[in-house]
Amino acid sequence: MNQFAPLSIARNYSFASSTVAVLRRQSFLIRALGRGIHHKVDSTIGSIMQETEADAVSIIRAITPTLDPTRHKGQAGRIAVIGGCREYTGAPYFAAISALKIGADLSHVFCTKDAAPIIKSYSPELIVHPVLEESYSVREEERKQVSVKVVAEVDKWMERFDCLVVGPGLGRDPFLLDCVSEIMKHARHSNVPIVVDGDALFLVTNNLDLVHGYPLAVLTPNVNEYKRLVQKVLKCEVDDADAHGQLSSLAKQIGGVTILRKGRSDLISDGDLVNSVSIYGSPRRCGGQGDILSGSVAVFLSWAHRDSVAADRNPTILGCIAGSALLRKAVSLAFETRKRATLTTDIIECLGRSLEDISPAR
Ligand SMILES: NC(=O)C1=CN([C@@H]2O[C@H](COP(=O)(O)OP(=O)(O)OC[C@H]3O[C@@H](n4cnc5c(N)ncnc54)[C@H](OP(=O)(O)O)[C@@H]3O)[C@@H](O)[C@H]2O)[C@@H](O)CC1
Ligand SMILES: Nc1ncnc2c1ncn2[C@@H]1O[C@H](COP(=O)(O)OP(=O)(O)OP(=O)(O)O)[C@@H](O)[C@H]1O
Ligand SMILES: [Mg+2]
Repeated sequence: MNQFAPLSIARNYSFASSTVAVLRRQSFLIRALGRGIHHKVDSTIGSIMQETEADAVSIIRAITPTLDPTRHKGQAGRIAVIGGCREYTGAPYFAAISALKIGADLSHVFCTKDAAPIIKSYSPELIVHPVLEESYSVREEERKQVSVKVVAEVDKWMERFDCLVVGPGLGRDPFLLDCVSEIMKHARHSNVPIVVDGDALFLVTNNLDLVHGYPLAVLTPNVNEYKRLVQKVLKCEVDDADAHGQLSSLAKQIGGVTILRKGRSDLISDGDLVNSVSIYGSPRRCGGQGDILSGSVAVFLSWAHRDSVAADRNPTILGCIAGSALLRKAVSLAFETRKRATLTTDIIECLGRSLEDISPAR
C-alpha cells in the first residue's frame, strides 16, 4: 500500500510567527486526539496491526520547505538540544549541528557549565547556554532555588522553539534529571514537540507521566533503551518475532506517543500503523549516529508541524520517517568514501548532499 497517497502539503507555504506556530501545534493536538485508528487484521498471526515500508523520498520532498527569499531567520526552524555534561560533549554537538546542516536556522544547546566552553569550541554556529547543574556543584539546601533558576533560564526561550531534543549526552545525575523533568513539563505545557533520546529515555522510562498521552513526543530508543522501555511498560522481554505488534502496543500503552525504534530497519509507530525505514546505511556502528538522528528528526518534525498535513496522517510520524531516511542515506554516502574509518563527523558532512539529492534547493 502506498502510505503517501493521501498526503498533500502546500510546499510554498509561508512560515508563521512563534505564536501562530503554537496555535498550529494546538490544533494538531486536537486533531490527533480525534483521529480514528485504522487497523487491518493480519490473518496469519491473528494480531491487529498494519506495517509498511514508508515512501520516505516522497515524504522528504513534501515536507522540506522551499528556500524562499522573503523568509527571515528562524522561520526554517529553531531547535534546542538539552544535553551535555562533564562526560559527554560530543552527543549534544552532533544533534545540534546536524539540525543546522539539514536546514534549521538556529540551534541552541542547554548544557552544564563544564560542558559549555567545550561545545562552544567545537562550533561558533551553536548558541550554547551553560545553565544546567549537576549534584556535585550544588549544596543540598540550595537545590530548590537552583532548580527554579535553571528551569526559568530555559523557559524564557521555550515559546520560540519549534522542537526540543532532550537527552543526548545528558548523563544521569539525579538533580540534573529532576531539573530536566521540569523543563519537559514546561515544553509540554507550551505544546513544543519533544524528541526524547539517550539519557532522557532513562529518565522517561522511570517517569512515564512525562510523556504519557503527549502526541508531540517522539521516543528514539536504541537496542538497550528499547529493552528497558519494553520491560518497564509491557512487563515482558523484547520479542523480535512480533516486533511490529510489540512496538505498536508499547506506543499505545504510553498514550499514543511516537516511538522510533532504531536498528537494522528503523521502526516507527504511534500505536496505529508501523512504518519501517530500511534504506541501506552502512555496517559501521560508530557512536553518535543516534545523536544525528535526533537532530534530524527534530528539524523534520518542526517542518511537518508547520502546515496542514493530510488530516489522516500524523505529522510526527512523517517527521520521523524523513529524519531516519535522511540520516541513513547520509551514512551510506559517508561510508562510500570513508569505509571503516567512517566517523560521526563524516556522516554530518554528508547530510547536506543527502538532502540535496532528494530535494534539491532552488
Ligand atoms: N561522543 C559522545 O559524546 C557520545 C555520547 N553518547 C551519550 O552516551 C550516553 C549513553 O548512551 P549509550 O548509547 O551509550 O547508552 P546505552 O547503549 O543505553 O548504554 C550502554 C551501557 O552503558 C550503561 N550506561 C550508559 N550511561 C550510563 C550512566 N550515565 N551511568 C551508568 N551506566 C550507564 C548502560 O547501562 P544500563 O542503563 O543498561 O544500566 C548500558 O549498559 C548518552 O548520553 C548518549 O547520548 C552517545 O550518544 C555516543 C556518542
Ligand atoms: N544493525 C543496524 N543496521 C543498520 N543500521 C543500523 C543498525 N543499528 C542502528 N542503525 C542505524 O543507526 C542509527 C543510530 O542507531 P543506534 O542504535 O546506533 O543509536 P544510538 O545507540 O542511540 O547511537 P548513539 O551512539 O548516537 O547514542 C539508526 O537510525 C539506525 O538507522
Ligand atoms: Mg543514543
